[in-house]
Amino acid sequence: MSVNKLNVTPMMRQYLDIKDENPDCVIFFRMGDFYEMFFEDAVTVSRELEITLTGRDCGLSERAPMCGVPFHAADNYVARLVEKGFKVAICEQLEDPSTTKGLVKRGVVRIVTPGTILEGSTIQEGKNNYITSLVRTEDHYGLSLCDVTTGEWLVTEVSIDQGDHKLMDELAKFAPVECLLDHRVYTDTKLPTHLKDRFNALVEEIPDHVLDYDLCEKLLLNHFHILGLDGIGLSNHPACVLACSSLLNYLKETQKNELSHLGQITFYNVNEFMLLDSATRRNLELTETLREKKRKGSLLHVLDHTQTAMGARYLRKCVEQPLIHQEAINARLSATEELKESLFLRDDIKASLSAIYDMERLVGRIAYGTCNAKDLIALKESLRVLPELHGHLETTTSHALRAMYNSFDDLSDLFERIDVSIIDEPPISLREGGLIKGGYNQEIDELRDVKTHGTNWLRDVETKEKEQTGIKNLKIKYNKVFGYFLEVTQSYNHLVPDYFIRKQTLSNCERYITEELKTIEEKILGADEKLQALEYKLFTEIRDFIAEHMDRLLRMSRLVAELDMLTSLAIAAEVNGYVKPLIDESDTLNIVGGRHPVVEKIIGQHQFIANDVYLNETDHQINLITGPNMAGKSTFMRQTALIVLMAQMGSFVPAESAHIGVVDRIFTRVGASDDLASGQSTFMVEMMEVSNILHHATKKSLLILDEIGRGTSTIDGLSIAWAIIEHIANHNKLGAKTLFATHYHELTELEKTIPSLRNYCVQVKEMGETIIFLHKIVPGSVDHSYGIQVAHLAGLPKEVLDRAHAIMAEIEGESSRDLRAVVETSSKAVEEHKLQTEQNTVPASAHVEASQASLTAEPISLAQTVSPSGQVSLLEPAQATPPAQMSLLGGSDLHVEIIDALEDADLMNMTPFEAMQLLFELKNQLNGKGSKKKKSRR
Ligand SMILES: Nc1ncnc2c1ncn2[C@@H]1O[C@H](COP(=O)(O)OP(=O)(O)OP(=O)(O)O)[C@@H](O)[C@H]1O
Repeated sequence: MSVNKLNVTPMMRQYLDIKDENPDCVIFFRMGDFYEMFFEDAVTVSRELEITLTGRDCGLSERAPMCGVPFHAADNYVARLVEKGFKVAICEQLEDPSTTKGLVKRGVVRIVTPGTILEGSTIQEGKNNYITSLVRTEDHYGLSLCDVTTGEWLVTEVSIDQGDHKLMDELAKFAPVECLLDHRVYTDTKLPTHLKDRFNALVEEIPDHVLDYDLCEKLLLNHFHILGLDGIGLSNHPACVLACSSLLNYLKETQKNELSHLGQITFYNVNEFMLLDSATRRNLELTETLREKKRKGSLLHVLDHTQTAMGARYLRKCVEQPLIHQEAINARLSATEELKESLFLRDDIKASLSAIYDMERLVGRIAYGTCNAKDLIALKESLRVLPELHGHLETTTSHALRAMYNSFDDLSDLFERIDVSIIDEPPISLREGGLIKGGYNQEIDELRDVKTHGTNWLRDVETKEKEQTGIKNLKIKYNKVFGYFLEVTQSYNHLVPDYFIRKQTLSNCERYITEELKTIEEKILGADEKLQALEYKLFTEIRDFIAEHMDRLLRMSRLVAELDMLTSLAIAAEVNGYVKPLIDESDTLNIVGGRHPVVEKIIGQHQFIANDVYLNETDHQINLITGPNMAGKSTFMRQTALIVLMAQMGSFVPAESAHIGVVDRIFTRVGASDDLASGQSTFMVEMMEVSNILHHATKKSLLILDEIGRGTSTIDGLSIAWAIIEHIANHNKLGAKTLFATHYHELTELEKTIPSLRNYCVQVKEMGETIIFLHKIVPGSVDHSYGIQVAHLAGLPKEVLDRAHAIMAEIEGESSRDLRAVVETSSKAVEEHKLQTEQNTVPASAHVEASQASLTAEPISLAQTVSPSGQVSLLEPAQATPPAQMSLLGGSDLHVEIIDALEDADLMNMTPFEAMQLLFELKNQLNGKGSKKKKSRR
């Protein structure tokens, strides 16, 4: 609706002017106790937030569409709009309407965007909320990131030569919610689409005039009160100056605030951390699961035993940014070890940490001036714990913990200041008063005294004056014009003393005041108002005093976060049975008894089959892994990457031992993913990822390549996989340590020609048509993928499976696979099993030559399929494990034991009773009862 401003009411013109200045924002226009939205904004907001759309006379023939929300509940509405991708401008009344004649002055006090919102559901406790600015100069990208809720402000630069991939990898680390891009990046690259698709980020273009270098430099110098860029370490980084300044400019414009808590920029070098490309982060499920995007099921979830929100955020950063310097990694590992070994120290620290609130975000609110008295009390309670925490660190010996002890600042002066001034349970609203402790300020005490004792004082004065003057009917009275006064009837006028000051003469009496009464009156009248104003003033003084110590507070918040992160790693190591890895600069990767940290939690540690891996640059550079589908190849490769990553973030690892030569990058190419949005097929994405790997991997990298080439024809795929292996092999070029899983069994021949390649396979036990997944990686190769058996477990229709077997038999010329016979015998076995359960006896025909992989219509449990010679059911049909869990059962040592027992048993020569006894014993073992023979896993 286009509106002619000339014809509208003055207030509506004011609204339209503000809207013109902020065309991309929804305007929350303050009117009394409501924020109102008008015209298109009203229509949008009523639709998005499902609130009633009404109208308001605006001077035009049509009423202006209008909707509104109460101001005290506005935060929630604002947060919901921001979550939906809107920017909201908060427009306040800048004058008191009760004392203003005419139109009240209004102005935008803050613009709330995804990257600048301070409260609401988008702000997650354990996650930073980053806004980023990205600019491009001739040779570098400058990338600046800020979390305004915590005051963290980072900057780095990425050389243009390193390519856009590197930039994307860096962005993936932080998953920004709002991105400011300079003109070139905004219009000439795919980055805006990528940022929207990948992170659901709000993407905006930085106006060109903001990027004038001189202005940028000046803005930073002014903000930091410094004379040269040396002061913030940016003198030789023009791209960083532009990125930081454009970000600061945007924050100043939107926040209209001092931003004093953004008091420090941290420059970091992208090459100081392990490089993880975005595909690898997703594939390894570092912070969320691949499919459901849930935190549960990720590495972070397993490691997170933090007590504070700051610690949780710090831990996430460590998972996102593993280290690559041996000394730094070992420093963290030693601290983790000390906390793991000393149960009392760990428990004491944990108990203290649990009493600490999110100091970083409290400090952010204090700096913004949006905190209330409860926030100050939360801060005080956190500060109360610091000396105790300091004490716990006193006896520590590891370098990192000692450094914390030595640089500890228990901030007792700040604690004292809040403790003496603010009551322990203050009201939420500052305007209510009642925040300041008694004894802190004399005037406040007197005002409160007045409120409680005012009437008594008046009575005392009245009594005193009566006695002194002898005027028996003297009274103290009150009216709005004169306030408090002494009233004396005409008959006593002759007794009125000199210090009585006449105010009014009435027909039968005179009214007076005295100096004393005036003083009391001043105190009594407006005591409430004065009290509230004074309390508010004192509160802001205390808040500002705390804000002046922002640097100290933020430094201690980060120390607490780091301590919490280390304690969390120690707890994770203890509860999950992790060991300390040996980290050095060697070319070795030697993991003994490695486990997948997440899968073992899901299926139970005793069910998980541990595996070894050995890689080096010379004779074990590439491990080529073959094995059936569902055997555990991907799990094994992922666990290797995760163990390396955990070690380099300073965590203990799920293994019996681990020797890790520092890895500079981990690349994974696992599973199928496509990028249909940008018009790329699954195979195209796969090849692009591989291309990135081959271009950027180094000798010190770890490559996890799962089924390269499967997205195209067999011959093309095989040829590509072959060539890639040759390229990676160190005698040829790259030399990166590599785990390469494949179903192309032809590739195992490469062991003969590539000296650094070794064949490994995942063990399965094959019993007739039955396969048992043992999940054990051993030297050697297999030439069979058992795909059809896995398809059967997945419940493919019988006709399809029959046909697949027939085709395979035809291709392989294997007429021996008589499918029908298999089906018939297995069906017969199932029937007999039912019978035998009913009769509670085992007929001799239980020893039929039936295949386990009975292609019955219902998929069957592995636990049912353990006889070498025939199908012997150990579980009641109702207890049978659903297909999805079969592999979990399949590989445990218990099952191997059972299979061995059955293989050893001479079933054919047993009496039915003996067979029955054996079966029951095995059944009990499977159910976890009477498993006397059960051994520990390793
Ligand atoms: N070491 C292990 N111990 C116990 N269970 C395991 C182990 N490894 C894998 N599994 C189980 O087997 C399932 C299949 O594993 P995985 O996906 O790694 O197989 P795969 O060989 O990569 O299969 P495909 O070739 O079909 O991709 C996993 O979901 C897991 O539950």
